[in-house]
Amino acid sequence: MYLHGTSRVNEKGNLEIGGCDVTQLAATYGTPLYVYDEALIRSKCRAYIDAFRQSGFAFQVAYASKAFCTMAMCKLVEEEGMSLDVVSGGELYTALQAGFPAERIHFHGNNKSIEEIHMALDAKIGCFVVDNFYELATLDEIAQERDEKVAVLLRVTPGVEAHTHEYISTGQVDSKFGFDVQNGQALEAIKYAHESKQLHLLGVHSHIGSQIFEAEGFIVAIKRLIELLEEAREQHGFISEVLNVGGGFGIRYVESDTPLTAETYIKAITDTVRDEMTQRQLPLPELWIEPGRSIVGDAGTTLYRIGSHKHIPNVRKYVAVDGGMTDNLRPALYQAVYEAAIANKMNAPATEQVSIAGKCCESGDMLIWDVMLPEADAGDILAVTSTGAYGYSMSNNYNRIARPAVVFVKEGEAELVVKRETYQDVVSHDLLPKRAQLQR
Ligand SMILES: Cc1ncc(COP(=O)(O)O)c(C=O)c1O
Ligand SMILES: N[C@@H](CCCC[NH3+])C(=O)O
Repeated sequence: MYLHGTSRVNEKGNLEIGGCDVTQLAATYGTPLYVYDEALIRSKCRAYIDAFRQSGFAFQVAYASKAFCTMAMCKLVEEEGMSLDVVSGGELYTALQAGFPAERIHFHGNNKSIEEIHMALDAKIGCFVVDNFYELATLDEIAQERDEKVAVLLRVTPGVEAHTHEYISTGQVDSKFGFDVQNGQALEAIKYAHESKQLHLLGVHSHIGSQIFEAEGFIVAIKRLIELLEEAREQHGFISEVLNVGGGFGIRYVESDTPLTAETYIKAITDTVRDEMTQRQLPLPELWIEPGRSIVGDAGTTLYRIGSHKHIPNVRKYVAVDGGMTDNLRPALYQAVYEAAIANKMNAPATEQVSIAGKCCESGDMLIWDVMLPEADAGDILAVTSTGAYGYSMSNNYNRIARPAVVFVKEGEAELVVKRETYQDVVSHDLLPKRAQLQR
């Protein structure tokens, strides 16, 4: 198993993260438990910021809060001097409750409600990333009603899709997000926003995918965005102040993954923007990015307690843990792969191949297929690494399983940042029918 950040094996042969023995964390806070290596999160934030500083560009690094959105995380992002991308009233509310500076919040989403738009305007957020013509007209109208000028970016789809080890440059883009560049809708939206008295069009945004291991997709997308900006200047006199190239930078889930460094991505992005803008005699914009997974993904480890097992001779051995698709939906949703170790037997040789099952009533509730581990006993603590992104944030109460707690660990100290849900929390929104209440 790859050990990230401050993770190490201590003298007792136990896994330690942030100077904390994880078997102690499991005993104190219970399992399943999300453990975040705070120093690693901060170093990821700083790597992007340092890379931009070296480039000479004005910039904003906006953490995509969808990857892991809690008040403690918003606070950390604020302390690191970053901006924040939210996609819903709930994420916005979390950020505001954490005291995150509203002017550094960017509001995304393909179907923002009228209530969410008012909520964001009341809070005086930095900008909206407008996704479609309906939203453009709605925002224009609401801004007029409120007699306000609203800063916007336009999300455009440049016809580039990238995932892990490949990128595809697609002719026609079939996506629910954004204004299409190739069919002219992006230019039409620029004209609308630029000419609107109520909107202040800052620039354009694109996001080409997630868990990307190559810079090439970003380079192709940026070239297309800049061609669009050249047309926008020629046809509508629009000059972009901001270029937002989204998130999607890949991380290591398993030992064989080979993500690029933040420096490599940012250098490719800044070099391309500089070259393309200069060639076209366009002024250099402020550059924004929106990393989510690459800020928190490999800083998160989930601890489970091992319970039952089932051995089917000549087929496989299932080892079950006290969580599963309720705390990590990614294997079931995307066939995502993870590594694991028995945290209290880190020095024991891995002698058996097992598959890790969750506890939900669902055959697809498998966390890992075919992993080599030391012999597992009931009560052992299983640590699954790189679960920091889209784990807690996509957790759910299937089978009325309560969501786990979250702790941040640093320099031997652990801090509870999300309490474990109780069964009472799980039923807290249920209402018994009136007749049942009368019978009580
Ligand atoms: C618009 C936008 N920005 C940023 C992100 C964050 O992506 P990632 O977590 O892959 O960095 C996403 C999610 O893919 C997104 O849709
Ligand atoms: N939730 C996805 C990524 C979605 C990115 C959001 N645009 C994942 O776990 O990989």
